[in-house]
Amino acid sequence: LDSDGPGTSSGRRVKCRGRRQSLKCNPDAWKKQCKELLSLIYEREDSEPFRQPADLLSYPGYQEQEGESSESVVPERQQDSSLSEDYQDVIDTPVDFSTVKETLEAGNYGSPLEFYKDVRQIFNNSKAYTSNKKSRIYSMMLRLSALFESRIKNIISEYKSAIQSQKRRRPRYR
Ligand SMILES: O=C(NCC1CC1)N1CCN(C(=O)c2ccc(Cl)o2)CC1
Repeated sequence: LDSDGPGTSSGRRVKCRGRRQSLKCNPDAWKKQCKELLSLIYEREDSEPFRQPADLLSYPGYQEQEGESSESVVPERQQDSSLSEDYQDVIDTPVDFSTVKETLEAGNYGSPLEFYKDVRQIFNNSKAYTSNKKSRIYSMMLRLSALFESRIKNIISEYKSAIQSQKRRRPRYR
């Protein structure tokens, strides 16, 4: 954890004195931070294939955009675009960003770790489904996953330290 300037030389945590409103101490700050991260993800074109549940209609659009490799002419996974049976066979827990967004906005995540688990499932599904590491969607997923991981780790560490400082502080009698 980065030191917070004076008062931390003794090693005691003085980060969360006074009002809980300051970002570092507020155990609920993660909700707004995750909403902002989700908006950033939606702004990226790379998130387009992952904003809605994978289905038959939208999939053919991606076939002609497959990687430059010669087999890109043949749809990556099957002759026709019967994604739905194939996708459901391969992917046990389909999830996309629209369901993550709904869950977050409904207040149904108890912590950023639950949010992280769902978003990572989106990326893992894409890894599991792709049979060609050069495919367009796979490379979109890799870029998006790198962006997500770089941003979520601070949200989670701030949340964990806010929880820790909450435990260590003297109980306040109302
Ligand atoms: O139909 C989809 N999304 C819904 C459309 C409306 C935005 N897909 C995204 C998830 N998929 C993959 O992650 C994947 C990995 C390699 C290949 Cl190819 O596809 C499958 C296709």
